[in-house]
Amino acid sequence: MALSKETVLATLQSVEVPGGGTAISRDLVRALAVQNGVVRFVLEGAPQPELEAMRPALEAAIKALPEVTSVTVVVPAGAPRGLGGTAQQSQQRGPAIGGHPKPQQGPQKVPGVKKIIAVGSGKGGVGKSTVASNLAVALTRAGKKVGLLDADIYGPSLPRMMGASKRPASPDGQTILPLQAHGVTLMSVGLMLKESEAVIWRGPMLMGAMQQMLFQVKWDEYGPLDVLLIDLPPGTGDVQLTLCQKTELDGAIIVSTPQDVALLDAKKAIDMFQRLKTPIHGLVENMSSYVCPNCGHEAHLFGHGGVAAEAKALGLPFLGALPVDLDVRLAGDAGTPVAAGEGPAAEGYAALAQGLVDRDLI
Ligand SMILES: Nc1ncnc2c1ncn2[C@@H]1O[C@H](COP(=O)(O)OP(=O)(O)OP(=O)(O)O)[C@@H](O)[C@H]1O
Repeated sequence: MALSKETVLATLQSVEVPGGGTAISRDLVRALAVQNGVVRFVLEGAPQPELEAMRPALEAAIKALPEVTSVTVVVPAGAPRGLGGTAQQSQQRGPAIGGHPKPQQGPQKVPGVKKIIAVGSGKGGVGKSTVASNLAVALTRAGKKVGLLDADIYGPSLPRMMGASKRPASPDGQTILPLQAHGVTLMSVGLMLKESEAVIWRGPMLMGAMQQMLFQVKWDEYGPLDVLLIDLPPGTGDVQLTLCQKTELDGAIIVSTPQDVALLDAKKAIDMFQRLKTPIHGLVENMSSYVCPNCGHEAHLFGHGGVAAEAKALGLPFLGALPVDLDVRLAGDAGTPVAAGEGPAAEGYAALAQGLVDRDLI
């Protein structure tokens, strides 16, 4: 007889696990898949060490079934390690990120933060994190108190771009103290993980992590913030939805390159924000043009003017065009955003920041 899910569940139910009960009675088994003798499932819902401790016995019990050819049990990286432990344990390990979201009544203000602005894009790789980090630095130089939250949970790049790598401290095992880099108050899930460690989280874990980064981080650690910029992951998924549902978001800035394929996705991001009733503060065209440093010839690698035209068509403000510039890439890789220095690229970001200040958006 072919192996069934029911047989696997009954076998898991027969194994007592460390901490008491079974993985089934404690509702720790997710995404069970059984096909042609191959069994896969995720263990989630308890502190990670506890899940790791029960994994071998569960694997052995399933392997012992006659029809089984292979078993894969995944314990997601960064499962709620510290959250289930004592404050002292969490203090020793540092705060942990990830876990199921806590019930919350409606969108809330983030304590110590005047305004929250999301920086989004539809497509990946268009320079959203580059714009977010440089805008944060430019706004700081314009005299504003700025926070920067890296919500790109699957590909956090702000620690590197902002030159920050210290693991945030947690004096009580709950509150997370943000870092400060180039005058910007900074928090990223990347600061809680090893640089090459992958985040293997499904929706609820992401949403829990977002909630923690918004409300467990002491955003006013270095003084109350005029604005918290949130660098979103590309697309229109769980993180964006959580953000719009859990916080009072003041607005969104959309970054796109001028090419059609990026604009198409940018329109989807705009549609999402509009449907979630988040005002769009404007569109930024990144990688707008390239001026050869040797001969001065200007080329439009990804087209030109597409974002301004799209903004006009949608009746939204166009905030500015930023060129492709080697210095921007080098500065980001080196951990000092180009906006922290001098020159045309820094001036471009200063103008972008001033435009937002002048329109009273920050
Ligand atoms: N104007 C620019 N000139 C030169 N390089 C740029 C520019 N904007 C971004 N880059 C480079 O392009 C790469 C992608 O940028 P970035 O990580 O900011 O994009 P993203 O949209 O945030 O990507 P992801 O989808 O991974 O979140 C980086 O190496 C960055 O340094």
